Amino acid sequence: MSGTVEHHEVIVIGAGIAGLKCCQDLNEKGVDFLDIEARKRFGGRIYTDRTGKSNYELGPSWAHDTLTNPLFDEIVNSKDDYGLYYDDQNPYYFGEKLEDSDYRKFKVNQVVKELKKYIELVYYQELGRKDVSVKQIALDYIYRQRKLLTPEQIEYAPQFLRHLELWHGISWEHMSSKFALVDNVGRNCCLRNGYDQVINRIVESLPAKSLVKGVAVSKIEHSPKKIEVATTDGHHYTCDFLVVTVPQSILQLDPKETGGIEWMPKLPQRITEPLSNMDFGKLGKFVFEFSEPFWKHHDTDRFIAIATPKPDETKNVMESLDRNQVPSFVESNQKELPKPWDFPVLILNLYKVNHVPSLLCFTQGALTEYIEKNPEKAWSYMKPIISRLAKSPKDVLEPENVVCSQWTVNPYSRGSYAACTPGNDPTDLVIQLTRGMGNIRFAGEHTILDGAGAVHGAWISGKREARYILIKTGRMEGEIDF
Ligand SMILES: Cc1cc2nc3c(=O)[nH]c(=O)nc-3n(C[C@H](O)[C@H](O)[C@H](O)COP(=O)(O)OP(=O)(O)OC[C@H]3O[C@@H](n4cnc5c(N)ncnc54)[C@H](O)[C@@H]3O)c2cc1C
Repeated sequence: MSGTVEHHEVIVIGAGIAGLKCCQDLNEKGVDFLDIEARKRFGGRIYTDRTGKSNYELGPSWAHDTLTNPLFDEIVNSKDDYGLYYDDQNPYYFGEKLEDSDYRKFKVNQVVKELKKYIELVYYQELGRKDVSVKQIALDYIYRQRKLLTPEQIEYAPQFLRHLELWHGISWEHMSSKFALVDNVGRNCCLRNGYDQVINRIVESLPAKSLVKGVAVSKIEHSPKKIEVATTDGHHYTCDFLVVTVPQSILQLDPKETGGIEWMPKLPQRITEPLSNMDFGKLGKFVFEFSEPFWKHHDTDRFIAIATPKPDETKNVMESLDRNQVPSFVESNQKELPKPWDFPVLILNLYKVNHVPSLLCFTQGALTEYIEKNPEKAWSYMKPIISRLAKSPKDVLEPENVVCSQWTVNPYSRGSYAACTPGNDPTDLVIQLTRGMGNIRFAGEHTILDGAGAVHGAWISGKREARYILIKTGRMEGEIDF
């Protein structure tokens, strides 16, 4: 590297929650640092849209694991009003033709509960068991319980299980069943006044000169003696410690792509191998703002639109069961344009939560990609689904404003967060990234198991790496326990 070189004790790449938390802890101990962020704003995957009638979360909505979430504890004890709200009333389920009361009559939720227990049990009882997709394991369960299930339960319980797609952002056909179940430690709490407040508080506490935005890191050259960083605006930096907090999708990216980073020498195989064994989800969020709430159930926090079972698939399943065979599935053609009712959709009723006549829809994988690429099609896709919530079709209003997430099309995220397809195991990658490469450290939601994929996990990982540096430089007492 040539030209003027600026030196900092620590360089942090990325100013999402992991990078910013790391900077906050370093700053408190007087460490000289520079945080380089590619986007023109701070916060990364935390993004609160404030262009409409209310604040809308296009990234995270909830604090998870609230019994063991140290960031949440800080939020609860802060002077700021985050508008904490538990939107965890039972959701209202509805389908193309069926209502919540129908699914209740069929006792679908009871079967889904058992199906989840079945998934837990099979991997617990047989540790080396081959990981299969969520869709396949649902069919295995149906086969096992075939004499005890009604036709409606066989048809709809697997579709209910697909709500997991709206956690992981990938299709159930491609989702690891071993890592699919979500067992939150404590209730999930919504930050009604905006997650961006968490980011703003940290940014306000840091010296402005130590935060650079709108500039991407393009190259990292390293040897045991020297770490050098080059950016897209032609600047060169050296540092004693480097903390890399870019998303897993960016670490996996070809360096020639926008956002990609060239490593010299290349990342070691112990990191690249587990990296290539991980997937990245595509959770999307779409807000529809109306002049008034035309939907029924004003008092319900959440609606879940259940995908319509495909008649030929149901027929195949029934025929396999008649033949006493485990049903198997044919992968659906992702190239077809998504049709309403092909996918489950989670809808937050912001009239209940934030007192605005708006609905916030969550989508997964192929559907997210499609709508994020074609935001003008968001309403035409959702209209038939949302219309089912109206008292009568003539009550349905056109939205006054539509706000769409852009996670899959943004070069610095390229999706939502780390996800597992069958056979993936996040443990190895987490171990290798936590171990780091000497003074090159890694933080972010993909570098931690407790809080993996979540805001608080990313926050804890940023804290972990600041602590590492503070101990290594003699500013903090303690043992490095990883
Ligand atoms: C739609 C959606 C919903 C979610 N819902 C929840 C939820 O309800 N609760 C929850 O806890 N979590 C949720 N999450 C996950 C949560 O948002 C993330 O886990 C967390 O914000 C990740 O923080 P991070 O610091 O690891 O990464 P990021 O926030 O992505 O920060 C990394 C930063 O690196 C920057 N960067 C990338 N490449 C470069 C480069 N070459 N040079 C410089 N900078 C670069 C990026 O621009 C980014 O700002 C959700 C995420 C999404 C997308």
